[in-house]
Amino acid sequence: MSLNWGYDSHNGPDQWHKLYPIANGDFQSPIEIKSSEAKVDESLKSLSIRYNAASLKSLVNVGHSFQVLAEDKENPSVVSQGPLKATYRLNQFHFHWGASNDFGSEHTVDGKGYAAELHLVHWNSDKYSSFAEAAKNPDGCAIVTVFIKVGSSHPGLQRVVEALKLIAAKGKQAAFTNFDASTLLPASMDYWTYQGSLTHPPLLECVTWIIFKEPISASSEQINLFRSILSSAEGEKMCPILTNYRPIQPLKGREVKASFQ
Ligand SMILES: COc1ccc(C[C@H]2SC(=S)NC2=O)c(OC)c1
Ligand SMILES: [Zn+2]
Repeated sequence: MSLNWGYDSHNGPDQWHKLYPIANGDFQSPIEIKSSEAKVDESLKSLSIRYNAASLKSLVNVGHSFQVLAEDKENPSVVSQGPLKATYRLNQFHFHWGASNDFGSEHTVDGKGYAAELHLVHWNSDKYSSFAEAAKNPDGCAIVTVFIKVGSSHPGLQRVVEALKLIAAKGKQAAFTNFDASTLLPASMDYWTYQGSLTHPPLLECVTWIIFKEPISASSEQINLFRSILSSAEGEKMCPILTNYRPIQPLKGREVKASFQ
């Protein structure tokens, strides 16, 4: 497999270990959450999420997904409290999905997969000088995760999926501002948390995962628009990104904590 990893049989999750041996590490993500085995931790604080619509700047097709990028200079968007011992700055958010609505999330709950999964990626700006530096450390990053089920159309998500036509081809970027990412969060702040990794190369084991129990709903049309972006660049044979989720990985003795009874 060359460096251009992906989600096809020749360069997908089963091949990643050849170039990224950490793929078989002890703190890999995603995992299956077994709700009955999660340890209720009364000491877990509620999460503090303060997102600023001015932080988000652009939308980019990275070839295996699309990302909404934040500019983390003045008045950043941040998450703190909960299981975190520092303030973590929003760097970007993105989604994972599958070819059909029956699966596509990365984490599963009691054997159930959702149609898609939102990852809000943050880095520990109290302790580290940059995102890349933070990603080399176990307490470097925090990914706030929201499951997406098929149902009624999501008003907040509509702005994101409508902008995808501007970045159809790999490498395309478009302005995307004044978007309040907190509109993508569920009503309940109940969450699970565990220590893990990025879910694609470089698969660094630098993530405190914070996974909301309550999913948000999106229409099948909205989720289908995820599948309209291409892994091919302009002028190449069009190749839609139909799937970009990694299968669940071994728990290897890790504990999943719950902030709720
Ligand atoms: C070099 O370190 C990196 C590289 C990429 C990301 C973003 C990944 S994480 C995920 S899941 N999907 C993404 O887009 C990092 O996030 C902490 C850290
Ligand atoms: Zn992700």
